[in-house]
Amino acid sequence: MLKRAMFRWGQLSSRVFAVEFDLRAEPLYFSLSSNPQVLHHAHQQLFGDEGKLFSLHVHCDNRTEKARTHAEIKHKLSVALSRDCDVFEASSFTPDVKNSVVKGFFIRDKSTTTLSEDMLKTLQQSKSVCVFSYKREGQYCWQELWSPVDQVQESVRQYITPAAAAQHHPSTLNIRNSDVFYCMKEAYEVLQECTDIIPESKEVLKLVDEQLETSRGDGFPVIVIEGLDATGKTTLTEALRESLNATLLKSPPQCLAPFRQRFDSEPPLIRRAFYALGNYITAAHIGKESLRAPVIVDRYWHSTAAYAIATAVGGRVENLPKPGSELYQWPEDLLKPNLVLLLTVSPEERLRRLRGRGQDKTVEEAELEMNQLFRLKVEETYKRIQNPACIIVDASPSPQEVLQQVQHLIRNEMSLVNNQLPMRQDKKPCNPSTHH
Ligand SMILES: Nc1ncnc2c1ncn2[C@@H]1O[C@H](COP(=O)(O)OP(=O)(O)O)[C@@H](O)[C@H]1O
Ligand SMILES: Nc1ccn([C@H]2C[C@H](O)[C@@H](COP(=O)(O)OP(=O)(O)O)O2)c(=O)n1
Repeated sequence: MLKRAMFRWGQLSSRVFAVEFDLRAEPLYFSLSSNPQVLHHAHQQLFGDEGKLFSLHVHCDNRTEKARTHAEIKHKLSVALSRDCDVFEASSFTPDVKNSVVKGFFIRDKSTTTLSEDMLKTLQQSKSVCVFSYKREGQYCWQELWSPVDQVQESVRQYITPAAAAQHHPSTLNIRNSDVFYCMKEAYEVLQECTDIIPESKEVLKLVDEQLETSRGDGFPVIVIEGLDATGKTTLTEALRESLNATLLKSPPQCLAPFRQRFDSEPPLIRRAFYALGNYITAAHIGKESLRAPVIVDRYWHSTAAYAIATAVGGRVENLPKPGSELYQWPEDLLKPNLVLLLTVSPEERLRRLRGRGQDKTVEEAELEMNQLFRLKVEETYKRIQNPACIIVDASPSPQEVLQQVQHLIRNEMSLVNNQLPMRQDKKPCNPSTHH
């Protein structure tokens, strides 16, 4: 109760609330005031006369517990309230202040039953969940802490006040160390915090510890191939392996395959930490293998960051962190490749290839197929990542033509005189073991 009260009175006054009312538009922003304020037209749409309105926020000091509670509530709301309720992602934040976001949901219940109230009653029993209700009164709307028995102690009304759009979309404020990790230690700590609830974390950490002893000196070139699913990465990387006599590696590495499904079902914080650690294991493999032969890598940090950012950022491409943002910077302690190529094909061609392959798609890929916005955000993020940035390759021609185009690019970029790749590097990538 103490925490709930603190959240209510200590934080609310300086906070802005954002509701992702229409994913193709700006979120609706509002703040709270003790004086009645006339609603704008846009806000009237959200706080319209129809139905009962609630918001709920998850706030808790333990980040893994908070992430899991949020994911659990999201699942429950989508399963139980899908028919008569609109459920929107909502957040409460201090404008442009990093890590200030408290995530939650906004619920518009148009049913004649008490379905949402019954569910909120159960959810509210958790000390980390805080529920508000909203009431219309003419041109005004106010918010108060919700109580299922309608006996709100200290029933102070806070009036909804339309607020200006924030410079940085709220979903970008908490990305660092929640969705994307910029050094190994941060991702490692997330899995350390989960060892009780996810026993597999221990095994993953052990694999990380075992791999990181390897160092990398000057070696053969390291070339990463990136792109959305079905853009032709497997086809191209296999062909490059043959033609360059190279070693082919992947991130996440094969040794993490038995754990992938488990971590894919976890909320972003844990799932993304798992993929981040996968890159460090692959980096150790690259270090070893590049002493012997050129190395081709199928997905690496660009994928980890691009999928994580595109999932974390709600709505439109415009909501992504601005180009040049520090969120697009390569982790300081992760081995850098010499070249990163991004395969791109038109959405139509990609769908044709996905269907042709006839494989089961991961949930994320199925979502991607339906969700044009998400696909655009992944691709745009790939392109914004810096140091190393990726070179875009049109992967729509035939496999043979794509291979030739890429061989040509590699030769040019790496200043090679002929097709053989034995060469020494100019750049010295950083060595993961020195930062361990
Ligand atoms: N250049 C290409 N032209 C036409 N089809 C392609 C080409 N490259 C790959 N494909 C086909 O598209 C599908 C996806 O390719 P794949 O290499 O598995 O992509 P990814 O590894 O990026 O998911 C496969 O069925 C593959 O045979
Ligand atoms: N290096 C990597 C590789 C994949 N990921 C994540 C990003 C997405 O959630 C999925 C995409 O993987 P998926 O299995 O669809 O990829 P493939 O095309 O099968 O190689 O994995 C990552 O975070 N980091």
